[in-house]
Amino acid sequence: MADARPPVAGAPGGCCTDDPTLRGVEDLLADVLGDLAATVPVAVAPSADPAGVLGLVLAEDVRATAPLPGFDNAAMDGYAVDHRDVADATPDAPVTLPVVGAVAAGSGGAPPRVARGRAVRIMTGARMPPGATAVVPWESTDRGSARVEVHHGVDEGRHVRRTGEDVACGDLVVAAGTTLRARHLGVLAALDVRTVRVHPAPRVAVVATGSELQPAGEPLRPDGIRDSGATLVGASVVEAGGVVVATRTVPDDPAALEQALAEVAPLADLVVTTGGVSEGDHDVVRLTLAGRGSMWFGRIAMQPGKPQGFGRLEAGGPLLCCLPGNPVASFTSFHVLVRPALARLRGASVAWPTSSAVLATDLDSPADRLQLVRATLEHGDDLPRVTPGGTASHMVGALARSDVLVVVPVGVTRLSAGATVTVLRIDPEPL
Ligand SMILES: Nc1nc2c(c(=O)[nH]1)N[C@H]1C(S)=C(S)[C@@H](COP(=O)(O)OP(=O)(O)OC[C@H]3O[C@@H](n4cnc5c(N)ncnc54)[C@H](O)[C@@H]3O)O[C@H]1N2
Ligand code: MOO
Repeated sequence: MADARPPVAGAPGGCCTDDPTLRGVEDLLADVLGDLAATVPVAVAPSADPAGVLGLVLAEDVRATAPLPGFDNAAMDGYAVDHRDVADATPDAPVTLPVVGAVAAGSGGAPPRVARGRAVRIMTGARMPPGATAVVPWESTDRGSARVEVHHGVDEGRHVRRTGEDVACGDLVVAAGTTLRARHLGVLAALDVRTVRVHPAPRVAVVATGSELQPAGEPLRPDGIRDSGATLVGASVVEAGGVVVATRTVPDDPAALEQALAEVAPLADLVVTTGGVSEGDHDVVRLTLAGRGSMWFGRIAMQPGKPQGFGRLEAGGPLLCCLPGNPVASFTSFHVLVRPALARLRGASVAWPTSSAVLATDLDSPADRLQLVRATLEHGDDLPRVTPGGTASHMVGALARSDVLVVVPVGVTRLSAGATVTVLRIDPEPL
């Protein structure tokens, strides 16, 4: 299994905070991933349902049961010949051969034999006639019908695609652990692989909490807001390769939360809640779930995303990831903690997708927390240039204008313009 450590581990300043009340991000992530295993493989039909298979992780090696190409065939439109007959052909001294037949891709029947001194018209993809050792392309001939004048010789095997030169019988064509993309489905289709075993997409339920949250379209109360958190998290789940099986928005009411969890838990491998995990009088998730099962609630050394809760209400039940309510905090928490969990369930690498960039401006950071700074990215001379925004965790507008999160390790309080930094990619890898 790939490395589960966040990329900041071992960075200057380390991954641990001096504040004993703040838990290290790495420590919590290790616990989140602790007992998670990939979803139980199922058989799927890649050719029948390519859209449903794309992005899933293969659970078994697929080996070729036939060669590719399946038979020797022409790589060019032209004439199938015995190369020895045209060895001396030049534009000044062409070789003329009678054309004894024609063969095209899929034209059926046995291709006419190419005896010494004869040629057969052949189209790209057509089966090589017996006796032919090479193809002379149109461009090297007068394109004759009954007879052809060949102006250039060809070596043995020229413009012939050999049986098995791409894939030999028994070759490993797609390895277990591969995320299936179009290029993989292509070779599976070429080999007529009817079914493969994959890890099904993890099923995720999203439960947003907050008495202030109002559904789309409903007239807003003076202190009401729209539920952007459930959408942000639900869409992030899909981008991370999960499937959202249920979405609920509940008020800060323990009974409502209990009911929602009871409804969605049987449907899901993982439940993400938002809100209600910090210190407030109505922080319903923490107040209702703390102390139950293996649930842990506390504060981690991360900004945004300090208050968190993780665990299971009962053994065998779904993992609960209880993220803070501020939408940007739930989004960054998702990327740092939940996306790796989904990756583990998918059978994929849990490593954070990071790259390097050069800071366009100075950046300050608190010493005691890993900071994830919204930022925009543009082309640079060598590495991309990254311009940090801020970390205020209510700013969904600023989040929408951001491309990446700059990762500032614990212990680093200032990074100067021009410094090379790690950025966490928040958009999915293109499929
Ligand atoms: N005394 C303290 N107060 C707070 C602390 C703290 O350590 N001590 N931590 C702050 C931090 S940091 C965060 S983050 C928030 C997280 O609090 P909760 O998880 O309890 O979230 P709520 O209080 O429910 O909501 C916070 C904020 O986010 C808005 N919100 C919530 N859900 C949604 C949603 N689905 N869509 C849009 N907006 C949402 C909510 O209206 C609040 O404004 O706590 C700080 N407080
Ligand atoms: O950690 Mo909170 O997420 O700063 O706003």
